Amino acid sequence: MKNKPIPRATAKRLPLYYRYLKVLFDSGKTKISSTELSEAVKVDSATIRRDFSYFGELGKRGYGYDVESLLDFFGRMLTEDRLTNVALIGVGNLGSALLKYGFHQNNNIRISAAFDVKEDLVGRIVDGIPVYPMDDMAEQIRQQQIEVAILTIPSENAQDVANKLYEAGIRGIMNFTRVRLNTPSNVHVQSIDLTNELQTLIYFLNHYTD
Ligand SMILES: NC(=O)c1ccc[n+]([C@@H]2O[C@H](COP(=O)([O-])OP(=O)(O)OC[C@H]3O[C@@H](n4cnc5c(N)ncnc54)[C@H](O)[C@@H]3O)[C@@H](O)[C@H]2O)c1
Repeated sequence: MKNKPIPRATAKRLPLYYRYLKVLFDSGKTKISSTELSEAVKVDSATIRRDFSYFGELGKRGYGYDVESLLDFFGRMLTEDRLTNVALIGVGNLGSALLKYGFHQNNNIRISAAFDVKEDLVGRIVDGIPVYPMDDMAEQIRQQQIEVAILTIPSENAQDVANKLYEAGIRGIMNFTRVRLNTPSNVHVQSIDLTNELQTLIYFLNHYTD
């Protein structure tokens, strides 16, 4: 069972499970049932049980799933062992904060190049990361074999830049803009909305703390 390849649809749900398990773990919860998880992540419990059945021993049900073991397992599956270079587009308020964050300290992920239209930013090194002009984006992405980009530019330019990212070979976009991006089916878009995240947190406070 453990060595069976995980279906694509299950793999896509892993980050979702991972995020909620992390919140549960941080709030001190040690076990969770598929029904409880189902309510929180809005995936039906039969699907959750089927997904978890791919994870061998970890997926045993009956007494509830062990939160810490699942979290550890999913974390390892999601980051794997290789280093992933990421591009960041838009070194403004949010983009600068992400450059400072330094993902590589926790994961095998690092932002290796940043891009912006502002002349006073281009050519500078911000928190150890070079900022290139947009005209160099495609070339840098190819040279550095970057497949993932973080989009932190104003919404009105998002689709245009997403098209250029796709043409340069980007396969995954973490989209912080409010735009629902149109991309070909082989480009995965993960949209992040901090308001949603806060609402999720509040949901957990109301349901899982005594
Ligand atoms: N999803 C969320 O939770 C969340 C939270 C905060 C901000 N945002 C969004 O993130 C984006 C950035 O917000 P901000 O506060 O950092 O804005 P900002 O104005 O501080 O920064 C935007 C940066 O993008 C650059 N830029 C503009 N057009 C560009 C283009 N075509 N190509 C490359 N760079 C370009 C600008 O020069 C600037 O440096 C906005 O779309 C905002 O709505 C989302």
